Amino acid sequence: MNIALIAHDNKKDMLVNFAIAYEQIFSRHAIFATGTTGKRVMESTHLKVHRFLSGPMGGDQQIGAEIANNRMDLVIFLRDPMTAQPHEPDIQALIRLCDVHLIPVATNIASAEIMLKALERGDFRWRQYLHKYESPVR
Ligand SMILES: O=C(CO)COP(=O)(O)O
Repeated sequence: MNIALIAHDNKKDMLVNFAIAYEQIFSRHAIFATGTTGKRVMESTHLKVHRFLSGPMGGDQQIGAEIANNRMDLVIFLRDPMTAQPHEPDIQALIRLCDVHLIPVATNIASAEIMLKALERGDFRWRQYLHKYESPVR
């Protein structure tokens, strides 16, 4: 599965700790991230992370494009609900695209943990059927 990891600054430590705690599960999947989040995860784990641009520089939009092209199976986006972000429209657009394309998205650590356990249990297997029938234009 392709998993996107994104965290706002106040949530980055939490996401890094989450990545450390569940490194064994993450290591069996392809990991993508916005720039700074990906850097932090790579510094603290052995995970190989495909990094996009930093969120405010367009990274959220790049991940949104992956979602629109059915190339993301799970999005873990630890948002900071207490701090205004300069790229708020990009954040809303990313989450909206998850809803448009029925991509499971966790926006806090409690739901992220449930999602990962579901992934481990095989609850995301339905995503493979979508990959099977997707358009060859990629
Ligand atoms: O701003 C972000 C998501 O909206 C995250 O971007 P960074 O991982 O580059 O800090």
